[in-house]
Amino acid sequence: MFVLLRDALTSTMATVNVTQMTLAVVTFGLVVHWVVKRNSVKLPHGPRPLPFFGNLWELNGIGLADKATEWKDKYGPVFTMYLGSKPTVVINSIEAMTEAFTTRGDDFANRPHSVSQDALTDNGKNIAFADFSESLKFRRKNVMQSLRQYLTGSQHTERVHDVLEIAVDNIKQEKGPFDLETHTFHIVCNVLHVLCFGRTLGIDDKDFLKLKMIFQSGIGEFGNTWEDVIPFLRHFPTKHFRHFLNINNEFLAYIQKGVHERRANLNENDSTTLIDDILLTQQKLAKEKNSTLQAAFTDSHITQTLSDVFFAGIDTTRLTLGWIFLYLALNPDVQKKVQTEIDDIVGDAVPGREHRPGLVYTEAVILEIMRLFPVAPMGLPHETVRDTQVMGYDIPAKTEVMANQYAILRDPNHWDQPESFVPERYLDKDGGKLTLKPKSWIPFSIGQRSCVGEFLARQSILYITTGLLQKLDFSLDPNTPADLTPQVGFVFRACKPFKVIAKSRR
Ligand code: HEM
Repeated sequence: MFVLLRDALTSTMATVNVTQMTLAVVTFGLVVHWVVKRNSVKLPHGPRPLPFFGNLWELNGIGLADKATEWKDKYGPVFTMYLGSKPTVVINSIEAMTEAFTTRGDDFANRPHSVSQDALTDNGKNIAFADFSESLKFRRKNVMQSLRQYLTGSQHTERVHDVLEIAVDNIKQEKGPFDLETHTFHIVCNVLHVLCFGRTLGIDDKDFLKLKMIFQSGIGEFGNTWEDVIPFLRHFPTKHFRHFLNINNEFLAYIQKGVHERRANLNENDSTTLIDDILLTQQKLAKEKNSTLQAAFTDSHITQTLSDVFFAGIDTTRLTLGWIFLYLALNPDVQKKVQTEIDDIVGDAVPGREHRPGLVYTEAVILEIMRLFPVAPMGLPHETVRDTQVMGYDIPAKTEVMANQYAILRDPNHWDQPESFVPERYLDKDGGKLTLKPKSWIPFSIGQRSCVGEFLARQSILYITTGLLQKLDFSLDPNTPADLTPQVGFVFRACKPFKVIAKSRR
């Protein structure tokens, strides 16, 4: 009996020892490999990373942009951080950002890939995660031209007005303090929906409820799945990953149905939606027998591009509106001044393009809130296409690069009183005209991968803000005090949830 027990124990210890030894050797090997690899490339200096975890552990409870800004103060305008085992070069000054994204724009214009991104975008057939190529340039240019055409016509203002009429009615039905977010989500979703599909959705409409479920499912967090950390797992997808794919497929099917309907009634002389415009381009390329560009404009490219409009447009715009209305509710004097301008310039009319030159203070307030509270403070990651340089540092091909827009928007070398709210900085001496936007005002980034929707977003935000403040006064719920401390986030820098009381003005 004792002999048996002793043998069993010895054999268990032997197994443990072999397992422990193997683990120790493998771990040691991986650490050596990591250290050799890290030292073989001379990247800009930065915080010392741990093997595998990099500097992630230092983010504990701090947003990425806030931490990167602390590191910038220590390591200068260009440094390297490790989000896991991969290095990311962080650019923190407008000089470095201009050199990288504009002067050497083509060198810095790729996107890093991840398993979930590739799966959700049919291997980069969208815009936001596609690699830089002639075909991407064509698709970007095409969407930007269509948006500009749409925004310079009267359709956009009329449609935003329809959307706002529904929203103001819904808000007026709120009894007591409420979360404005429900309404801003509905407004933004509707502005994009009517732009793409040509119809608005009521707050109880089943299509709106479906879109709400899709966008509130957390799908925006993709890029953080186990499959992204261990790519091999994509052959044995986790439940979480399959859930993302199902939700995404549901959304793509929704878009495809809309595209199908618009295609059935397409009229060359009467393009009223973004889908019409994109389909007409596809038809034109087929007529011209331009096979290269046709290959870049397949039905899957079209579906993915429209999906981008929603994914890139909804959260960014609604979170920006969140900061604007929180700031105005916290600062009733600023709100009053904006409303006085709206009353003088717009009166009871529908806010439109003709009013824009007069809404200078309103626009300056929006620019300043977007400077102080950028919702995408680190933009989207870029990847170098080839070996290149920034500010004299060598950056090898395939290095991930991020611009710390938050730090640039508060850089004391370029902004007088960078931490203060000073909308007057965008106005001329008499306060009657907007001056040229400062070079360091970059919440939409710059260069080859800058935001495709900047004009759409800026115009929509101005009309939505004006339309709501024309009809309603917003004050904070005294029982749930709020302040300007942001939520901790990796991609977005959003304000904390808050409740408002809305009073009818007219
Ligand atoms: C306040 C609202 C918005 C903000 C602050 C914002 C900001 C940004 C930023 C920082 C980027 C990354 C740029 C880079 O990588 O250098 C981006 C990319 C993009 N945005 Fe926006 N955005 C907004 C609204 C919109 C809207 C409404 C659309 C809809 C058309 C849109 C479409 C896109 C697309 C398609 C890209 C990817 C561009 C590319 O990879 O080439 N965005 N945006």
